[in-house]
Amino acid sequence: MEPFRFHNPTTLYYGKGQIEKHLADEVLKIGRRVLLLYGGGSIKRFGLYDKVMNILKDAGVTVFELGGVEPNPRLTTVYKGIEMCRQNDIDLILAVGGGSVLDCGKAIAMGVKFDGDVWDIYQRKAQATGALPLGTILTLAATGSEMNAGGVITNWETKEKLGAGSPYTYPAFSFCDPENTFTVPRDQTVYGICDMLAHCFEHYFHSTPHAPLQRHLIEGVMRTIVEYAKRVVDNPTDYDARETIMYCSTMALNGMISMGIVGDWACHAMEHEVSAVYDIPHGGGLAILFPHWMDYVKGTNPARFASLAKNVFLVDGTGKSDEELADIAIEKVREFYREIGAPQRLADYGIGDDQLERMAAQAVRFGEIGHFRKLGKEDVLNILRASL
Ligand SMILES: NC(=O)c1ccc[n+]([C@@H]2O[C@H](COP(=O)([O-])OP(=O)(O)OC[C@H]3O[C@@H](n4cnc5c(N)ncnc54)[C@H](O)[C@@H]3O)[C@@H](O)[C@H]2O)c1
Repeated sequence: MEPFRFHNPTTLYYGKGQIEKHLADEVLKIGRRVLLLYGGGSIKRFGLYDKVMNILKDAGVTVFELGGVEPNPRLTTVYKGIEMCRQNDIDLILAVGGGSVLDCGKAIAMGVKFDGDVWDIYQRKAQATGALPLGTILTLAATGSEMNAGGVITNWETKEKLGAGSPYTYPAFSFCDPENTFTVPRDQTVYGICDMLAHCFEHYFHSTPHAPLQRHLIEGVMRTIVEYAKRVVDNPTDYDARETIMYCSTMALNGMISMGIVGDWACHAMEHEVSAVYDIPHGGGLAILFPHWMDYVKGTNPARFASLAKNVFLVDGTGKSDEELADIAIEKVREFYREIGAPQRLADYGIGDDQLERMAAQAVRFGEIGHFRKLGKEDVLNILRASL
């Protein structure tokens, strides 16, 4: 294991009825002037908006609203939010939505306390100097943003999609009620599953020696995702399935399964370049890239892939070499994506080869990517070409 320090300050509320019981108290601990942040309005259609507004009004909270946060949230919306917070002396940002709304909240929170352009933090030219408190109500199981400090913002003008985080951007509290995910459309449910599985893959493919518990924990989360994915895709109002999948998504990226290891993260870096140019759903991009990345790097440590085959996809490894099991594991991953209806190729989104060079160059602009296997520009190009 690598030496590590672990601190996750987010207070997490899971399950039915928690918003009604605890939201007002959590908000009032922080302040009375709230910026309510949300996306395209699904929270209005399924009643969550009214529920939250009533709780806040009854608690005597003054609410300012910023709706319309885009999927793959844009820097322009972040700027708008920063301005609103400053003008209205906001105490707390309450982000209600999927990962995009939560990430936008984190960027606004950092921006308000930063004396300069918040984009500099995403471009790694500066570090966050503080953040407004953020609370979240999650409506889509995917990113783990409800219990981590990271966030991803797109600068649509420069076609850049960059992630950043800081110790200041952990949500102060997050509410995860699986019923709030019942209305997530089938395709978004699938993308969410692809995203949480991708987070597990990013941790799982590390090169830190001797981390047996981490391997077992990550395999446990992956096994559960594989077991419940089809059920939740086919039965969107199956409470137990939604709850299990939601818990998997939180656990996949809240730091609990990845202490003391350094994950790979090359596929995320490549996907960000694809969605920065083509604005495709993050989870869809990951489902396309991962099997091709796996094919490309499997020789680095076939035993890890063999373990994936045996412990996640329950393949009987008797008499098979690690190399054979690695190929079986990758085929199982492909089969899983096919079964839940995830995209298979970049062409599924109408993406051709004309921007590959640019995307590959951008992916490595801060240096080589990946820790399981380091990738340079040519490697990225090879993987992107294979994914067409
Ligand atoms: N912060 C992190 O740790 C982290 C990790 C991975 C990805 N990301 C980023 O998060 C973003 C993706 O977030 P996401 O996958 O949660 O999706 P999202 O927030 O972009 O939402 C996708 C779509 O689902 C809709 N939606 C959300 N909840 C709904 C509901 N209950 N009913 C009906 N529709 C609903 C949204 O309006 C939107 O149209 C990307 O920008 C990605 O890069 C962040």
